[in-house]
Amino acid sequence: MSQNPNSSLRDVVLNMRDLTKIYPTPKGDYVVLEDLQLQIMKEEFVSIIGHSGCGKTTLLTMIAGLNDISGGDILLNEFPVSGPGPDRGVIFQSPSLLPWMTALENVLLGVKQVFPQASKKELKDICAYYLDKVGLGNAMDKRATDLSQGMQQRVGIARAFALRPKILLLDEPFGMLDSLTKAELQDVLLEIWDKEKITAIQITHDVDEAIFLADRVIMMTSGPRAQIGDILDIGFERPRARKEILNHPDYYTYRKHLIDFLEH
Ligand SMILES: Nc1ncnc2c1ncn2[C@@H]1O[C@H](COP(=O)(O)OP(=O)(O)OP(=O)(O)O)[C@@H](O)[C@H]1O
Repeated sequence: MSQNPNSSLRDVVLNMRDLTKIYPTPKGDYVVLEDLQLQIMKEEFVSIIGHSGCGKTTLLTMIAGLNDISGGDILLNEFPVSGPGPDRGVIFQSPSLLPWMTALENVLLGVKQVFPQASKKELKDICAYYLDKVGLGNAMDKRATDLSQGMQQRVGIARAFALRPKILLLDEPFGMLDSLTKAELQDVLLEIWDKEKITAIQITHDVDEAIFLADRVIMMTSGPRAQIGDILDIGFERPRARKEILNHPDYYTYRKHLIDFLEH
């Protein structure tokens, strides 16, 4: 197991210490995570992989402050996470847009709350900038119901970025998209992540996506009582070009490492 070699303790933005999550169920307590230790560095991109049901979403929602912590703690810049905040943006697999509102109005909704002092024009400019970035420059005024699934997910990404979070939490954001849209949005995500210098934590079931996006791939053991099983450093330079990475000899070493972990 390794931490990013270029990082020092000073750079830790999220520190999970003995993190435990227990869900009460009719059959008794279910211990999903037990004494999990993980540090995430500032401006890092990490992917989290693990078998279905091991507790990836549970971990992400606890970082988001949307799910209570049963034991241990999560320090965010050295302060314990006790609830949600604008410093953390979340992108889920399905963006849950308000169907009667336009793409722009959906993005504006959250931005207004985070920047109450900004003028109407400033708010609109922020939203339009990110909608343009995700390729919806000409579709901002379409109602959410008139957008394809891929376009709705683009709105979800624009909405999360427009809130200007320091940490972006992504729960399989491209899981339901076709492979072309997926590749395009991965590129958009990397571009904005790089430009905004934020920290990104992404859950994925897709080994290739994890390798393409991440600085480190965090592998979770199967539950119950899941923990971090292994961490793989991905050494590709940035910016990353998909073709070059696919042709890189290390690519297959990384891929084998992850698949071996998942198969055992
Ligand atoms: N509110 C809840 N009450 C009881 N059990 C829960 C609750 N939420 C999740 N679980 C259980 O906790 C375990 C972890 O769920 P979680 O959604 O975090 O896993 P996951 O790794 O994200 O799964 P997937 O990859 O399928 O999305 C599962 O067994 C799930 O059934």
